[in-house]
Amino acid sequence: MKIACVQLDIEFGNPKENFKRVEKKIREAALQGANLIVLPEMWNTGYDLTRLEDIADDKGVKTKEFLVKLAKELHTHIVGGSVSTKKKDSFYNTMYIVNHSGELIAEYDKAHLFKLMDEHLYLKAGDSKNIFMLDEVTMGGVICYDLRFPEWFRAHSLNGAKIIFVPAQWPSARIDHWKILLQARAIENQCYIVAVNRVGEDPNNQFNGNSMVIAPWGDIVWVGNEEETIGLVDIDLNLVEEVRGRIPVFQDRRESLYK
Ligand SMILES: NC(=O)CCC(=O)C(=O)O
Repeated sequence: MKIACVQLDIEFGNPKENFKRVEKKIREAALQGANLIVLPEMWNTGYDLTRLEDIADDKGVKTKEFLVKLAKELHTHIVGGSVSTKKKDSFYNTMYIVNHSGELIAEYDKAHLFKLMDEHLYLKAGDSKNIFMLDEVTMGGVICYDLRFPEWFRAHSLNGAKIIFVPAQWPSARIDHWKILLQARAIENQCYIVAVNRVGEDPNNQFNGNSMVIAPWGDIVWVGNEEETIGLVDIDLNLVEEVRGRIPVFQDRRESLYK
């Protein structure tokens, strides 16, 4: 499986420009041979939360149409990072996953809202896990701050996820936490972690990329620099079973002790 991590800059509060930029990158990644493309968090609007009424994607219609069209045309799966959406009367931070036939196969609303970036003031949290299948492999997807909740990752790996995607807008100020937590989540869940962060800045934060692909033993397979880049990574899913066989953490768990 050839995965492309699209690390890019996002224009604050400008969906029109961001759709253009993301389309260009998706086309580039597909040309380079990717069969699964991963985008960062909130790529349509950035964290322009005070203007969500005007700029969030109503029921995600525009994003879904966009991802479906490109996935089908380029015959590539897309883990669509996340976008700001409006559903009923609330706003969400929503991830869409579309397979290479252009079918929308999963939708996830960020479960843990990040107070330091005011998400709790503007967004509603989701209540469901995000487990899906691509090429007959079970995968999971969470969003940015969800990374700080090991229970949430465990819930996904216990449901069979062999790869967990983490789109993000994780500021440079805490980039050490990002790197360490991603590696820890891969080691403890003995799965691949594919994490895509943005670069650039918004009025409140700077972002320095460092997107990462981490193998089930904790090895860093790829790390992005601090510029826009597309990381193309071939992953070997046999490693998941190999590592789980070497140290049988999932067999050795004692669920009854953890309540
Ligand atoms: N967009 C986010 O959820 C950011 C999370 C973050 O920066 C953190 O430190 O956690």
